[in-house]
Amino acid sequence: MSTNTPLTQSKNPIRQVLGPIRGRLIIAALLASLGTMLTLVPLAGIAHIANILFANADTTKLTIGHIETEIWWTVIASVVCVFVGMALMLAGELTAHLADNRMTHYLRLAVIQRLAQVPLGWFTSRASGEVKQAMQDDIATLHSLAAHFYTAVGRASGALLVSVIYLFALDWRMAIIALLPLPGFLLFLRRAMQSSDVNMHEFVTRLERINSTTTEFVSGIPVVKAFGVNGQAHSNYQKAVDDFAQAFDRFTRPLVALMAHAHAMVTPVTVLGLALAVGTLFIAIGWMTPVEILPFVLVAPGICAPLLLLHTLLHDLGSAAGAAQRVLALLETPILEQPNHNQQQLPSGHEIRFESVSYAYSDSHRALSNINFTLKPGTVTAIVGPSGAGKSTLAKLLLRFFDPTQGCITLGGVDLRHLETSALYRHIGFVLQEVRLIHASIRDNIALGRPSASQQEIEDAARAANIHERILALPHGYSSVVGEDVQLSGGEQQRVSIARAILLDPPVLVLDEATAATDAGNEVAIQEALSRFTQGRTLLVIAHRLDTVKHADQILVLDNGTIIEQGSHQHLLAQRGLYTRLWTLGDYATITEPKVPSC
Ligand SMILES: Nc1ncnc2c1ncn2[C@@H]1O[C@H](COP(=O)(O)OP(=O)(O)OP(=O)(O)O)[C@@H](O)[C@H]1O
Repeated sequence: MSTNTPLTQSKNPIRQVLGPIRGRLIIAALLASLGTMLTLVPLAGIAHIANILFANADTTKLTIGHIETEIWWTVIASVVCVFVGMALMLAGELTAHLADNRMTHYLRLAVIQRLAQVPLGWFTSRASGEVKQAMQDDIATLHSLAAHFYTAVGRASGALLVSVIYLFALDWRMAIIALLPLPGFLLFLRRAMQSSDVNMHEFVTRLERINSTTTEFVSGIPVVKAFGVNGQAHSNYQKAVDDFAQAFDRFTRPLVALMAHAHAMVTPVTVLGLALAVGTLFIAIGWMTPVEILPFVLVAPGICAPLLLLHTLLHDLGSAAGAAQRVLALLETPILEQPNHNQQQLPSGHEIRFESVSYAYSDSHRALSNINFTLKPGTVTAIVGPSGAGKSTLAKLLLRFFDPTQGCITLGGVDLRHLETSALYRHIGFVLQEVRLIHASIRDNIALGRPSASQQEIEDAARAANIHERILALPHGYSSVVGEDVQLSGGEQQRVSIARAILLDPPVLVLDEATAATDAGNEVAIQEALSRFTQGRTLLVIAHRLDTVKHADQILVLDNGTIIEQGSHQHLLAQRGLYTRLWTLGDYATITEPKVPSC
């Protein structure tokens, strides 16, 4: 199965996911079914031997020698059937597991391939939760479905089918009696399903609520501990737990009662008792002999196990459908438009232009409207504005975390949509507020964008980012694994991410509140590193502190998604608009030197 193979266009999510391996699964189910039928042959064998011994004892049809021979042949046939049956069941399980392995391998690769093409802006914390759920939990659920469901259905239906055929072949009247509990079982099962359907919605809603409040509660524990009070998160959690307990009670009470009745109908004691009672009656009225009753006593009670198994499997099918739905949703995540070979263009120069750019996260709310500006090569542009004005969104558009809803952004005259992502990141580097280091050595983390970099180049980048000495002091130096050998502070992580950007040596750099996660010492180290690195590059800085950018070539003042003022620091102060108000509010008058020397 190639990862490029499209999944079949079917509305049923399970069918869609299992489509490519359905043939194999059906073969597995048939093998399991046939195998199970054969393993039940010894029961018929026992009944047959009893029949030979007792039914023929009063007749002279068979000699002792014949009886012995027939018993031996019955034993041999039973043993052979058991072994062949087990071999077939094993082959069925193997086929199902190999098919499952193929499917999960395909799904994992397909999800990763898809995620490699989705916009970076999609990777929010909600999305990473979804990926974890789909990649681990849901694929594990689908594994159970593919590897076990079909063979289990095969085993259950094989056992049922062979038992029913065998019993009817022996005596249709006794067969009907032995199967009488079945309609009762189905009736109670149906009522149980109906009752669970009625309460399912409430149950699931309360379960989801408890999950979300648990996250809220756990993340709020430090606050609760620090202030010694039980806050809103605690009472929300308490309420969610109480509500869930009530919903659980309402959901399970009728279900448990009805399922207990359903199980009681087909439990071996019920079926055996019924077969014995009616069998005794049949013997008394001369319809059957005790030996003829024996197969019913041996086989009929065994019908309950496959029935209960089938019921459990049908229940599992519900959660598998949800899992398949989520995996498919992930595989259908919208991807970032990539230029085809003919569309690819090479930028001439590094000038960046925002032309009538608008962006909306949702239909109801526009984060940016009609943004126009130019980043001239080698200049510093700062974006300032109140919280929520759209500063980060603007920077993310330049990095193609997502594409503008309207308008376009060009680099060297080429629309970013016509540039290959790798080409884009060769031209534009970024150091964002939220630093992501991977679980790998510091060396690999720095060389993430350029794995071919030499040790000398990596060290030079680390030196320029003021993190080289700190790395050397680690037990394994550059080989120290992040999160395992070393826990880096926020500021240190930021310097590693600066080293990463330095190694790529991009002509354009986007900085988003690069010093937000640091203490004073780290801040100085970061500012020094940045000032060296940003010399001569085109810089787009997003800053909350206006004093860090007052020497910028141009400052864009964003408010409510639009640029309302634009110009140099002095020019904007003279306008006495929002910038002046923000400057006054920041009380920067006493600070004379900028924090980012390059600005
Ligand atoms: N992933 C998202 N989904 C939906 N809306 C978002 C998302 N990210 C930001 N927004 C909204 O878009 C608007 C602009 O947000 P943005 O983060 O760009 O502002 P900002 O100026 O960088 O704010 P801050 O200075 O507080 O970081 C806000 O109204 C915000 O609520």
